[in-house]
Amino acid sequence: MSALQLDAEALYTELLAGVRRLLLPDVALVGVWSGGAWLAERLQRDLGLPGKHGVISSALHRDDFGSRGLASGHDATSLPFAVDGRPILLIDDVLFTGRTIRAVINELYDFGRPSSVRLAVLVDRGGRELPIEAAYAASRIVLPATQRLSLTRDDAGGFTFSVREAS
Ligand SMILES: O=P(O)(O)OC[C@H]1O[C@H](OP(=O)(O)OP(=O)(O)O)[C@H](O)[C@@H]1O
Repeated sequence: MSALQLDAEALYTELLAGVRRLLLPDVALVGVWSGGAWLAERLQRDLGLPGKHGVISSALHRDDFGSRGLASGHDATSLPFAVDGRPILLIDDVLFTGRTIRAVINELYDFGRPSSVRLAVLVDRGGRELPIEAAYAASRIVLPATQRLSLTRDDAGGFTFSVREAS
């Protein structure tokens, strides 16, 4: 499957079913800013989970912080629950090198010591540079390393994918 054939809404339905099978008692959903946060927000609602989902930013722990810096906008961690002793399910749109997830795990542990951390993603595009895997991926594709794939959300809350050449 190519990136152009990715139907984000259809994959969201798959993700919903996959995440339902991963739910542990007292689990907290934490979405990686930005695409993962949109997904976690919708999953929290569609799964009927109590409370509010968390949002986590990779910005402060990125290994390319020096060149990338802090993004503008609302790229900030918000975890409106205690992390200590809690099973955490990270949600992201795309898993590629694994560097973003490495950074958000560091960020998460700044807030406490979860009982476990797992990951579910919409797309696993391979190309890992770290030993990080998703417990669930709604799809697996291979893309040229020069292409960046990310989720976009329209005004009505619908999901699509955008593909662009990395700058
Ligand atoms: O496994 P990695 O190599 O770290 O790549 C995965 C990350 O890349 C994308 O974000 P991107 O950096 O394109 O930023 P964006 O979310 O602002 O589009 C995507 O949303 C993931 O968070």
